[in-house]
Amino acid sequence: MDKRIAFLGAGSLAEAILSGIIKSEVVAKENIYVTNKSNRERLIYIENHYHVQCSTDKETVFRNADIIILASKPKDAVESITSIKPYLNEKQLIISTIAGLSTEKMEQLLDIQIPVVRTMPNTSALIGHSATALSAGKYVEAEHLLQTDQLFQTVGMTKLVVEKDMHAITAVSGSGPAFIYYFVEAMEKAAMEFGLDRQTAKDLITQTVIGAGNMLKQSGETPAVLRKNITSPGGTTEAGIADLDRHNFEEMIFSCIRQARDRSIQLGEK
Ligand SMILES: NC(=O)C1=CN([C@@H]2O[C@H](COP(=O)(O)OP(=O)(O)OC[C@H]3O[C@@H](n4cnc5c(N)ncnc54)[C@H](O)[C@@H]3O)[C@@H](O)[C@H]2O)C=CC1
Ligand SMILES: O=C(O)[C@@H]1CCC=N1
Repeated sequence: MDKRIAFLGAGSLAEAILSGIIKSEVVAKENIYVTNKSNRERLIYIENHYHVQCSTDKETVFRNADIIILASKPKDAVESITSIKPYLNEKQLIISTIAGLSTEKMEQLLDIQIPVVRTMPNTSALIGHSATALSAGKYVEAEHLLQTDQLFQTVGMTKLVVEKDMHAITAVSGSGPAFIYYFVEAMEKAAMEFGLDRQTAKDLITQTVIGAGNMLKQSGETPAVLRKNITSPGGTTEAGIADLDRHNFEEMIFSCIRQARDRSIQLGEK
């Protein structure tokens, strides 16, 4: 891709995305620019590690950029977007990763007819396994979606969605990895409580999650069927699932996803 890409924000998500883009060589390192709010050490780390162009001067970073990736926190969104406004034009493409913030709000903030694609990746981008949803703002044309898709394919799978679904998606696949890690943390603690050493617990549980994920993807079966295939009458799985049911597992997960979705809505309204 013969484009110049500029990152607004150099945090964990920006690093995950830029590392995928660099590994895939879809854009040359010389054409990737990164800035953040004020953490120079972080920029030095990014520059030394990825050999991209880091600068604290926003004009240098954004004036000649073709594609701008917004990767600041929702609380910093207004300030950070406002700070680059003088260097934007309608020929550029804005790709936002900011949770909650609608393309309509961003278009209002930017105040020019600039294409905005909203995305929701996750941190598995770091190893090329993100699940990234994309939705289009008012001024987006097919080529903008194609370019965004091409970039995010370098860090995993992508899915084009309607924007109204973005809050639920943020809960399910944006925050989703954290919920799965929390489940794994609890499982590891239980395993150690019952006598396994940390490394054995970690190795077995990690492979169990990978195996279950691949089964979900490759077997063509629903999770309910896969679960039932493991659950022998009167067996260990049945005993464990009955306990999850007694603790209203499904209701708990429903409530967790609802809270995360509602928070995404609130972040967008603020
Ligand atoms: N971490 C995750 O799993 C995911 C995060 N997101 C979204 O990605 C965005 C970034 O998240 P993280 O990387 O986790 O945050 P982070 O806190 O690690 O990084 C935020 C970056 O924004 C920069 N920043 C803040 N104000 C700025 C300003 N005025 N000018 C320039 N840079 C500024 C900070 O210096 C920092 O480099 C958030 O909006 C989040 O909602 C989306 C999907 C997953
Ligand atoms: O917690 C957050 O705000 C971000 C959005 C999706 C994942 N992490």
